[in-house]
Amino acid sequence: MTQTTNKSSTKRFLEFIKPEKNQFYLLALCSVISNILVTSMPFIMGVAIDDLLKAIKDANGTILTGSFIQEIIIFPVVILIIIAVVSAFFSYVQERMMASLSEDVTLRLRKEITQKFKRLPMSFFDSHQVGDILSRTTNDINRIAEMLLTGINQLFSSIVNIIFGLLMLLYIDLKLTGIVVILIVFSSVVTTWVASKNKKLADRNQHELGILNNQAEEYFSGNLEIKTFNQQKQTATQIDQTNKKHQKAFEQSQFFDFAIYPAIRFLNQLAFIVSAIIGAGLVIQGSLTIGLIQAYLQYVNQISEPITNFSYVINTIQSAMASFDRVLYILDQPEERLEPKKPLRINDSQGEIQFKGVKFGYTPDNLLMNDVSFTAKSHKMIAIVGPTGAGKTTLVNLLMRFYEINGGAITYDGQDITQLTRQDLRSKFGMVLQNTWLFEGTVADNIAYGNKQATREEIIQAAQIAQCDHFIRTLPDGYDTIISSENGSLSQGQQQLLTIARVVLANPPVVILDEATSSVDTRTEAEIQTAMESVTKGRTSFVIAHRLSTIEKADLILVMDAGDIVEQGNHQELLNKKGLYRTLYQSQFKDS
Ligand SMILES: Nc1ncnc2c1ncn2[C@@H]1O[C@H](COP(=O)(O)OP(=O)(O)OP(=O)(O)O)[C@@H](O)[C@H]1O
Repeated sequence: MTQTTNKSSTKRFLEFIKPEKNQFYLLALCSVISNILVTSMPFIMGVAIDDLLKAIKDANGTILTGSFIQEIIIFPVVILIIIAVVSAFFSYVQERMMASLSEDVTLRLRKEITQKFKRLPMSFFDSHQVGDILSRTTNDINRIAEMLLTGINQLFSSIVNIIFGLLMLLYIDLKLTGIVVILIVFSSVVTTWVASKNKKLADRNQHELGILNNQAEEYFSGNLEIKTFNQQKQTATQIDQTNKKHQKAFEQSQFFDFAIYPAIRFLNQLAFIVSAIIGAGLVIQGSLTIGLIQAYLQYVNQISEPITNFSYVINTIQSAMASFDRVLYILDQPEERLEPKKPLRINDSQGEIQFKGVKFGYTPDNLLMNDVSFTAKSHKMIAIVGPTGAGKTTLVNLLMRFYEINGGAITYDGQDITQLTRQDLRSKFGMVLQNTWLFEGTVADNIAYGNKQATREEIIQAAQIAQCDHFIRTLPDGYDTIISSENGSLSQGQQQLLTIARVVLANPPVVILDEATSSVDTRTEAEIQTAMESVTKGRTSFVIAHRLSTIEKADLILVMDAGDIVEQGNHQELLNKKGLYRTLYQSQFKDS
């Protein structure tokens, strides 16, 4: 999928976190203070050691008194304790702030995405897979949160540690630091290279393992077919080949883990070892004190770890930026046309609908409907018929304004539907499709989805009209039974009856029904039929019809083909025309 972001994602991310700018500055300040304090500790300790050694030397063989030693040691120890406490405090503040900052930013991002979903057109949901959208809204946002929580903290701390550690190294010994820096940079370059190579090998190992698992599962579940077609030998050979590939990938990956990594660990210690050896020489020569060389060695450790980890931190940030990019992809999608500034309201709804020369295509350059016109009079039943792919569902989608038309107009009670808000327009419709949607909740809540204020009596009444009261009463908790995807206790027909009850309760002026084609038992089918008849009474109804009885009853039949309405009229008129309807009637409906 192509990304639509124009500016670099890092730039957009910095713009996005602008509201938290001051917190970031404060955070950086805390990091600087805490790390400067930590950096000063080895030096103070070094000076204290040197002072103690000097005192021992000055004493020239005489025994030092306890109080004298205390005087030399106590001051630096107290200072060190204070520094440790203050630094821990700042570090704590830094962590706490980062945690709340990470929550604030991700919460804002989640809210923006939620709002965006409300404004996205139907075509977006048609052209994107649920799994992909879910992954962008969960995994990717989590990765950004993770980066904010640890990555940024590590980045701040690494930079401050490296700068101040390096300054101290340079201050203690300029020349030795030159060698140390070269060694650290060399070892971190090698480590980064090895890490990326190792990741590739680990990925390959994972990939081969995935193939092996898939094959094993496939062959296991297809055991019967494999035996039937006498393919055992070939199957075993294939598994063997995949196994060998996996073994090779595994060996290479393990070799890196067990053979190369110890060498890398040694390389990372090289700067420390070299500075210890050279430092010892300098101490013997007298150009460096013991206290300072121990401080020096601590600084070498202090900077080599963040340098080695730097590529990891940068990786975390880069991968979070890639995630942010994937989230931006959603945020940058074109939105539904804006609602009218002063929307019209239809109070006394009649439910009369007109299509006037409607043109429509799911993509503007490929029109499906070229010129669709018809009038659905108030309280009349309109049957939509046509072969598969003729555009019946599309017509319904346009009625509800799930898509914008490319020409012509659709009116509701004489008003162009684009002059109403989508919410107002959709409140005039009730829909019963074949693919029912029930949510996890009680049966009563599911029925009351379109009318949350409904009383229990009203819910029961709607269920009675929709022919589902009797089976609801046989459920373990009646109307309070929780419907969940796991219990799967409701048959497809029962689910459809529930959605009819939902429409009855919502009491809209227009209903859209998709007659069942799926196989439900005869009794349920009869119940659905009765329920559908009740729900169409006193309302304008559009029925995607599959039964002759419905079609014959309809006041207007719209015969669709290749997106357009090719014939319209009532049953008898259309039969007389001897066109597509008659052909459909003879081939499909007659037997139903
Ligand atoms: N969301 C969509 N995006 C792009 N094309 C679509 C979309 N939905 C339907 N189409 C196409 O539009 C045409 C009409 O489809 P539609 O679903 O309206 O037909 P239908 O008469 O309801 O078919 P069926 O009886 O099989 O349900 C078909 O060619 C279909 O491939």
